[in-house]
Formats: sequence, structure tokens, C-alpha cells
Amino acid sequence: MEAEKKAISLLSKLRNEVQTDKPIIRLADKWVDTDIWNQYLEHEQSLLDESDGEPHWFFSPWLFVECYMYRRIHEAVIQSPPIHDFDVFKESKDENFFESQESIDALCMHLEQLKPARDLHKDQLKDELFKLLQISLWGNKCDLSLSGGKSSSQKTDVMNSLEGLKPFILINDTESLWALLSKYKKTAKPPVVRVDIVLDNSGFELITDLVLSDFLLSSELATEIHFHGKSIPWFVSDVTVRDFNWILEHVRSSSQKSMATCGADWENHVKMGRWIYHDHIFWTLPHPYCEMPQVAPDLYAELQKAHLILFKGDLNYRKLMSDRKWEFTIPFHQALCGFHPAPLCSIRTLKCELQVGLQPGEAERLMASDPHWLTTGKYGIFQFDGPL
Ligand SMILES: O=P(O)(O)OC[C@@]1(O)O[C@H](CO)[C@@H](O)[C@@H]1O
Ligand SMILES: [Mn+2]
Repeated sequence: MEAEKKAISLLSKLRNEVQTDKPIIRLADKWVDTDIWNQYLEHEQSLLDESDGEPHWFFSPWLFVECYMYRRIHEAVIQSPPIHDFDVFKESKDENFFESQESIDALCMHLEQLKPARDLHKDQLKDELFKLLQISLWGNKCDLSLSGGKSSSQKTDVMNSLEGLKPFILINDTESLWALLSKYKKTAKPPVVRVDIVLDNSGFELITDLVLSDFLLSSELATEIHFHGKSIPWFVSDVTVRDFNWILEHVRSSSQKSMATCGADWENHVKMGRWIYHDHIFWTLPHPYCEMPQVAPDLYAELQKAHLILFKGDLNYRKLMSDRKWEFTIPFHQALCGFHPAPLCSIRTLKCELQVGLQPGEAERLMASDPHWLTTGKYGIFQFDGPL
């Protein structure tokens, strides 16, 4: 109880700082990333004129203060032993999984029916890949940060909604993904085809990513999937290693037959080293991804081993684009500012005022028909960059 009181008082202090636009203060804990964070705060300070004083909550870059807020929540918890590894968002993440049971079961059943997927005819293989990619895209609607932690589970039949949702895909580079992966399958070269997925949210979205990953293996479009998750609770619903293992265990022990079969297969993928989970502190730092080679060269080198990297979700898009106010028509390649570890694809629903690579006039047309098109998660993209 003492520890809880301490954590709550630190969180109240944080809330007061946010509400009253106090200066952004240095982190006081001693965690693996504390020094990097404090250096970043100094960097933010150095960008201001002397007359501006210190960086404050209301007038600092959104990406930076939003990441900083989640890092401060982590600080409040780690400074309160013995509850230092308590995940304040765990309950809502798990709830999202339980509330989506029917949709999860339907997806697992679909996946099982596709097996053995390596024998599917080329056209059917492509068709199924595109379906599962779209399911993974719309799964990104289920984040808990945009809804302020309120329930955002999947209750409708996502598989039968795909056709109706197609007009809301603003950029669809899935043909490039097919071209890349089917070329490897056809030539059987290289013998190892590695796809990395930079995960976003736990619950239903993670299930859609796992279903896609299972299909990539069973169809032999890939031979290894590497997942990248967060090392601390992040943006309410983002996946940590605990969520990842918890979901696998719950799918495996489900009373629904298809789910249980998928769960057993998935645990086996992990055991056999076909599915590999990584975490790295870089994913919970405020830096844009173009700074990865300097800030986290080991992670950059790891990503360079991939044949394709899928970046799930809106926050990853913001970091890929350095969260700048780009023109809507600027090419994706250019807005990546030199971040090209391997061919990559952003799969996200739009939840922030940032989108590049549109046709001239497209943003204006969207704005006229739906003034909130950028922020509601109604629209989605598959945006690819890289040589084929
Ligand atoms: O990355 P995700 O899960 O798709 O979205 C996270 C998110 O909802 O959090 C922020 C609002 O708090 C927005 O930038 C962003 O849209
Ligand atoms: Mn998220």
C-alpha cells in the first residue's frame, strides 16, 4: 500500500505538471535510458532562444512531450518498489483481447482453413495475402491511446467488411509487397527470407499481425518473422514481451478449437526459432527513426538483415516521418530522411495530422468531404519504400 501511495503521488505530480504547463524536467530515475532521455531534454532546450526559458508542456513538439509523458509514467512506477514492474495499462490491454474473442476465433478459423498454404495457387495466395494484410491494417483501429484508454475492441466481422473498406485505403502499395515476396518464393533464393514487424498494439491488432505472420510462414513467402516490441508500457496499448507471451498463452488455452490450434502452432514457431521477439529501448525514446543509425546502431544493423520491414501503426509513421509538417504530396522516400535499412512498408490507419505521398489535390478533396479524415482512424495506407 505504501508503494501504491508513492506511485499515485508521483502520478498526481505529473498530472499537475501537465495541466499547469510546467517546465519539462529531467528524469530522476536510474534506468537504462535515463541518460539518453536527459541528453534529449538538453537538446530540446538548446533549440530554444534564451528569452523562451525552458521547454514547457504546451509549447514543445507533440511527439517529444507525448513520449516523455509515457516515460514519466514509467518513472513513477519504477521508483515505487515492490510494484516497480507493474504495468498500469495491462488491464485495458487484456480487456481488449477478451472483448474481441469472436473476431479472433473467426480469424483463427480462416487461417486454419488455408493450410497447407504453400500449395495454394498463385492467384489465391496473393488474394489471401492481401486479405490478411488488410485485416492487419484495420486491426490498427483498435488502439487505446486515441480513445484515452476506453474500450476499442473488434466486435464486427472484419473479414466480411474488407470489400466495403477498400475505398478508405488511400495508398495501396500491397502489389510491391507481393512482387518482393513472391520473387523470393519463386526463386527459392535466398534460402532465408526474413520479415520484421515493428509491432504496435496488443489485443486484437496483435492477433491480426500474428495471423499474417503465420500465413507468411505457412505459404513459404517468408521463413522467419522477427517481432519488435516495447520494453516499457507505452501509448496505453503497445505490445510488451509480457503481452506477447500472455496472448500466445491465452490463444493456446482457449476453449475454441481453432484458437487453440493456432495458439499451439504459434508457440511452436517461437520454440523452433521461426518467430523471434526482440525489444530495444530505442522504440521508447523520442527520436525520429532517421536518427537510429546514430542513437541505436545495433538496432539499425539488426533491421538491415530483414528482407522486408512492416511498421505497424500511427506512432511508427510519425517517427518514420520525423513528425514534421510535410506537404501532402512529398514522396515517402524523401520524408524518410535517409532511413532505409531495408525495403519497408508502413501499415497504419490515419490518426494524426500527417500524411505524405498523396496525389496533387487528393488531400483537398478529402478535406472537403471529411474534415477529420486525418485523425479518426477511418482511412488507412500501405506505403512502401525500397527497391523491389
Ligand atoms: O500508434 P497507434 O497505436 O496507431 O496510435 C497511437 C495514437 O493514437 O496515439 C497518439 C494519440 O495519443 C496518436 O498520435 C496516435 O494516433
Ligand atoms: Mn499504439
